[in-house]
Amino acid sequence: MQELYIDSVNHRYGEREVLSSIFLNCKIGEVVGLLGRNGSGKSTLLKIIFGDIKPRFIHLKIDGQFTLKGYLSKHIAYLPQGYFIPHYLKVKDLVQLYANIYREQLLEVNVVKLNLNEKVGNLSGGSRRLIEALFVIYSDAKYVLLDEPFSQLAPLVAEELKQHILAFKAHKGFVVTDHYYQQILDVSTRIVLIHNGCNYAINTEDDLILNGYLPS
Ligand SMILES: Nc1ncnc2c1ncn2[C@@H]1O[C@H](COP(=O)(O)OP(=O)(O)OP(=O)(O)O)[C@@H](O)[C@H]1O
Repeated sequence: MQELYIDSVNHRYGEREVLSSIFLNCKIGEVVGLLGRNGSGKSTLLKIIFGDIKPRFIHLKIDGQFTLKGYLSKHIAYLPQGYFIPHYLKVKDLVQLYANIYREQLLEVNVVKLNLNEKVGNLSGGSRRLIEALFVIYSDAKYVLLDEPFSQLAPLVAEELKQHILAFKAHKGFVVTDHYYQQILDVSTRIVLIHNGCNYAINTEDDLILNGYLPS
């Protein structure tokens, strides 16, 4: 079974329980959109899956194999909320570093092709964000976690990013969270809402109102 599977996630920061009993799964071919109010624990959940945060409890399986930290499996790539690539690295060096199976395809993407000799820190905020997202998407990993990939992107660039995600959908599973929820609704095959530490399946936009994510 080609699946990222997380069950019974429980996490506290000090006395505060942020995630109480989360279940999430993502198969190859799926784009799971993760929505939730500010502070509901979306970033925490992605960090737990990748292995940046050790929760009180997690049951994590990747393709049926039990693991404690996602990154150890080498099947998970993760775009954190902030910049994560050191500003002094050049785009061409990053292509060597991140891309292997999909290197040729990545070199054909305009923002990469046109900036090969640039340092990442010299790119505009939006181009830097797009390039970081692309390195994660075009990595060898089967499962891709994207935390707010659309923030800082102009509408046309956000559209381009969605096309990259959709182009890889047949080969990978995505978990994507963002407050540009329309982008998430557009690109996702299904939506999960994190609310009060638990997960809820969302079937219609009305469910987002009923669960207090969108105003009525
Ligand atoms: N290192 C930390 N120590 C203590 N509390 C933290 C820490 N990191 C996050 N929190 C708290 O945990 C809660 C969940 O944070 P998290 O960043 O996961 O939420 P989020 O859903 O991603 O929010 P947003 O949509 O605003 O980015 C918040 O109340 C936050 O203040």
